[in-house]
Amino acid sequence: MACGENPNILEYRAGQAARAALRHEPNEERSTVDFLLDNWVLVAVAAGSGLMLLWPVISGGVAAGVDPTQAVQLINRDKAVVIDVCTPAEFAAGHVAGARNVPLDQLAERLPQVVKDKSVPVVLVCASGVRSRRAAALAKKLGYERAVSLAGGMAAWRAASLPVQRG
Ligand SMILES: O=S(=O)([O-])[S-]
Repeated sequence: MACGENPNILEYRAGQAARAALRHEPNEERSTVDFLLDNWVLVAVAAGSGLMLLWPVISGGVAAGVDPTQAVQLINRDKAVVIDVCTPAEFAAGHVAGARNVPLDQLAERLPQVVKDKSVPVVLVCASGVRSRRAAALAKKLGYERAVSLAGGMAAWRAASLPVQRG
């Protein structure tokens, strides 16, 4: 640190901080910016974590999930169509009564054939809610604005003691 007769502002501030540290005084000049610069790794990790948590909301890529009670309301009140995106074998083992089976890998191609009116609410269902979230996001991209995923899938549906149809 050069301390000539005319130190520049950085040298002046550095000198102030050093003198404050030697005197064990709180450094009045240390600002939030200094803290952020000194701890940039922590700040980056915190910002990254926050962004990852908010990403689904920011990107709009993940459709909202509904619980079984909300799904029943959509089905009964708003005449929602239930699309089960499981494999045919999973579907045969048990599905929401009245659901149509469109496996996830066929959804983009078949959903417009199965649900022609894109304004109708569509409840997407799978075994435990992972595929149905992806399916709901895809359905939204296809123009089904009211597509939702059944959070927790058939597991949540069964846990709520709601009727399961086989075959
Ligand atoms: O059905 S699942 O994709 O949630 S395992």
